[in-house]
Amino acid sequence: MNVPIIALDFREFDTVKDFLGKFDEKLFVKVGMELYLSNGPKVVEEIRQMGHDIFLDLKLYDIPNTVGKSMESLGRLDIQMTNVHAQGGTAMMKRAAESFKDNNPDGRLIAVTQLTSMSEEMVQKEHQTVLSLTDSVVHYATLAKEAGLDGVVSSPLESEIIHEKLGPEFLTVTPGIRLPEDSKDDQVRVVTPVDAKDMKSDYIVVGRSITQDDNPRDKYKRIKALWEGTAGE
Ligand SMILES: O=C(O)c1cc(=O)[nH]c(=O)n1[C@@H]1O[C@H](COP(=O)(O)O)[C@@H](O)[C@H]1O
Repeated sequence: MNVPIIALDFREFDTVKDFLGKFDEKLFVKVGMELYLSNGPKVVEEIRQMGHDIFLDLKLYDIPNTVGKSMESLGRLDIQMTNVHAQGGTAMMKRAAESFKDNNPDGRLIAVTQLTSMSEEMVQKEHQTVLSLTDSVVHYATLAKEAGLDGVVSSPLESEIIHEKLGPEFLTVTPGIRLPEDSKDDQVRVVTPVDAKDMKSDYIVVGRSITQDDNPRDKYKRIKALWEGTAGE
């Protein structure tokens, strides 16, 4: 079972060091725009030296040439996973996959479908689509698979249908995870770790529910046990 991915949405590397110092196990962490843009690639090297796996979440979205060239650079970093926006289109995703895999054959490249901060109404109105949110997610997931990517970012709410249509090996990496007592913050499609497991997500991504807790390690362990189905054993 894949461990929960912790979103390190901090600006300062010192804060990251303090946070990671509370854990004594190997973690899978997500380095996002806030941390990477403030600290550069050295943040990746330092976290790798601490022994943790990294999902570098920069959500690239540009013309194929620009994304392809950028993915060559990301492919040279020692990371386990990275992403693009599926809305950049098939040609962009193909170039991204070729460039990333040439440099990092074992790394996973996934595509964001519809952000978990978007509702059905927001997607239909703002993207001017007649598709339901689920159909839209499945549409972008299909393009991502055809372009040679390893999976997608979606809500757990769409994990089951993605696996049904695109197979069990095609990864669903799912943020928007909250315990019932947590604040939803800016997330709209919110799911608990237990429901995410039932919905067949491959990975859950958890940020503020852990990072803003008074005792992040205990919260991580609780979420991990709920996700793995071992809570209460
Ligand atoms: O690509 C992502 O990781 C992502 C996609 C998405 O649709 N929704 C989403 O929340 N994320 C990221 O997942 C993390 C969720 O953080 P929390 O809402 O604090 O748990 C953030 O770092 C987001 O950038």
